[in-house]
Amino acid sequence: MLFKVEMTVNIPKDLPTAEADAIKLKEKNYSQELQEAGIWVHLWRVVGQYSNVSIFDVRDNAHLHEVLTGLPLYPFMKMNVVALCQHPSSIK
Ligand SMILES: O=C(O)CC1=CCC(=O)O1
Repeated sequence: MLFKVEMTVNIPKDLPTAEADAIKLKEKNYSQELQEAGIWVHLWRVVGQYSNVSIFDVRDNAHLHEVLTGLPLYPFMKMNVVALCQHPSSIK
């Protein structure tokens, strides 16, 4: 199942920089493992914002929930999730 997820990150200003950097590194490693596994299919930066638009290919809603709540930056994110299906005019 495919989902579009927009994630907006808001790290509190009083979080020490070293702590924030450590969480961002964990986030990078976590996302790259999921990309290598073919679960995190697209990851795009939204220009001018600390946001991304991502496409996930997961088994079901529960799997997406597990993936998203496992994000190290999850406590600092707002998310918007949209379920996708095949467009009738798509040639793929
Ligand atoms: O920077 C972001 O948009 C949050 C994020 C998702 C995967 C990653 O490495 O950072």
